Amino acid sequence: MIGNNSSNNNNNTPTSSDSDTSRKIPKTADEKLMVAVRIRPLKSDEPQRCLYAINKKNVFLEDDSEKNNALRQKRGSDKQYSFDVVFSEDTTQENVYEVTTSSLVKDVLNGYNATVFAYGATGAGKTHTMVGDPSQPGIMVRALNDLFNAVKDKEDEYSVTMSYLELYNEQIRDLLNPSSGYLELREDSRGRNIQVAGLSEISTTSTNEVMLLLQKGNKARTVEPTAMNKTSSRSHALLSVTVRHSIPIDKKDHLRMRMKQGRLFMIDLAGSERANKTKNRGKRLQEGAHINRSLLALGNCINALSGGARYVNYRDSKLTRLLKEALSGNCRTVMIAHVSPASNQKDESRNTLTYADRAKNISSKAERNVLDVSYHKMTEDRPRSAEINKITAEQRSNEVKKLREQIVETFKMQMKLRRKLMEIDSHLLGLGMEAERQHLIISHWESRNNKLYKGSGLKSRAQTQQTLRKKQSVTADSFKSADHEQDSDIDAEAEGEIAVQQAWGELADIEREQERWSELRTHMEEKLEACRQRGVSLEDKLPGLLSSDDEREILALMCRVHELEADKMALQSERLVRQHELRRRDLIILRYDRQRQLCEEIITRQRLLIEENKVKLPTDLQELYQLYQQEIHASTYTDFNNSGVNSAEKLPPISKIYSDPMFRRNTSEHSEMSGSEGSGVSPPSSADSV
Ligand SMILES: Nc1ncnc2c1ncn2[C@@H]1O[C@H](COP(=O)(O)OP(=O)(O)OP(=O)(O)O)[C@@H](O)[C@H]1O
Repeated sequence: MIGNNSSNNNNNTPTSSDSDTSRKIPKTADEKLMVAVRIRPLKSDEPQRCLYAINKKNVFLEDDSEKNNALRQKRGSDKQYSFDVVFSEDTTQENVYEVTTSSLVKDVLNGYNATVFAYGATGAGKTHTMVGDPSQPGIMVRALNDLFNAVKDKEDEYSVTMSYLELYNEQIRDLLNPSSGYLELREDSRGRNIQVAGLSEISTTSTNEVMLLLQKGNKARTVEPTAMNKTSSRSHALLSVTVRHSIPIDKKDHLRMRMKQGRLFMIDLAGSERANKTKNRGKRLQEGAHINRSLLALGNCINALSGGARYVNYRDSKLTRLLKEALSGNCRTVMIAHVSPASNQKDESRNTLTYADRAKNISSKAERNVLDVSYHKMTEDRPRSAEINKITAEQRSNEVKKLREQIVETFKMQMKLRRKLMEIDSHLLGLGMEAERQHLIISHWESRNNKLYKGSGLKSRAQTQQTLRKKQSVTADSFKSADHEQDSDIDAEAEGEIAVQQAWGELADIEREQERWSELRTHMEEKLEACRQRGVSLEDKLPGLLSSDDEREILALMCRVHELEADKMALQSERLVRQHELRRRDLIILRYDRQRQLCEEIITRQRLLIEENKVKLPTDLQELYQLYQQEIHASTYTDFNNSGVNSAEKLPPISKIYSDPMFRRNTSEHSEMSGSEGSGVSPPSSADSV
């Protein structure tokens, strides 16, 4: 077992002489994720330290804010964290590799999957640990070296392939072939076997060649300076090495091979920085949002897994989809959390330690070694085929037929559930739009009543209902007062209140609906997962009954059809989401348009006042008006070209202000409203005044 009890590790780890790894693993064995913490050295320009390695398992984080707190001593343990291993700043690269990764390399050679990932804030030392430099090579280089040494002179038995990808702003790029553009993440209909379509898999067993490839890949990584780190890796980098081991089952029969496949993932995550600390602006801030989005999704998965949740959502980011196997599946996983000892990095360090502390509770299941099991099944079933041959061909074909029908049924059910999920998503998106529309109505009426509307999305359902109750009583009062005054019509204010109350009522209904549909969605997702699992176990039974390669090929084709159907459904669902997004944006544009119209009206009226009263404008305001006028001309020109409609009418250029009929209408309305005698003011030369 990797993790809290390293001695168990040795007991469970099969030796290279194991002929069938999957049989050696106890079915119930859950393996704890190993969590290590590495503290990087304090730099000369950094203020004093706040973090210490107490011993090989404990870290102490000093908290100034509580220095004078009498309770500090009592609560001292709050700031002490325990991990499987703590590396102090003087730990060598070699030592880090030996403790965290060298045993994983052995596991991979035995057909296990393993992952080691570096987590931590910007500049905390992740890239140093994972990649390092030529004088102090990191884990990636050392692991590859060890793998190659182990398979040296056994090229006929082993094949080693590697791929290196970057996840930047939720886009995947091939670091070994950066010009290939963005790549797609695919998974099979069973939600397993996550694959990156078109990613180069380079086959090599030459250490030199691989070093060159790694260097090339690292150069292609998106690296930019932030205020915290001069060469900050802006992306997550995933190096994957697959080792396939094939040996003949029977020394005399080289056509029947037993195959084992192990895969080692080595991941250098991007920094989990906070925007204000890194002084990120614009593009950098957007990157931060993406990095944080995927790290947030990773955090959510870690929370769910460490709390033993039945359902874990890996779909929120590509990072979590890629790490799904490492976190809960067939994988031995090591997390190396990186912290800086500097006191100005205390918040980041605390966050990292909390994150790592939660990760300690995560378990993965070695029994679900998919590739190894499936190879093992194929090979194991062949000896059993003698037994199978004993049952008549008819019986066997009936059994296959039955199983196939069950698989097809499960698949149909999956499709049905997926379609239902898609419908639910669509309905939820529709509800979201409808809620936004109601907020718009409310804001419209509230602004007419000179009230400032506090915006949508900020209220919880309980708050909405509270507001609704308030509105209902206000409306009742309005009615009463309207009756009291014996008005034949309800006055405008009461009318507004009714509209607002109705909108609040609608909103409350919508939120109730949203809650109900979200619950339904969770239920449907759970059902889909159960159905998937059923399909998986049925499909796993099939190879044992198939006796010929043709039959196997038919099975593979059948599964492929299922996968393609699932892909198609996923694409449809994506299209649906995009359509909704477009509609939502249309709504936003409408809203902006309304704001723009209001601004135009305000400016036009203000201009009228300025000109009527011959107000001398400060130079900077004059310049602003000029700029504004130029903008209006420019946009009028583009609008005209795009739509063929001259929108100059909407807001006349300043020099034409008084000759414009629309403006005259506004002017007279304005004058009537203010009780003056029409628009009898003689127009000054507006171009001069602005
Ligand atoms: N253990 C260490 N020993 C010596 N130097 C280190 C160590 N850890 C980090 N450094 C140095 O600190 C600097 C920042 O480290 P590094 O680039 O590895 O951080 P990072 O966590 O990968 O940051 P980012 O997320 O921004 O990429 C580098 O100059 C690196 O060489």
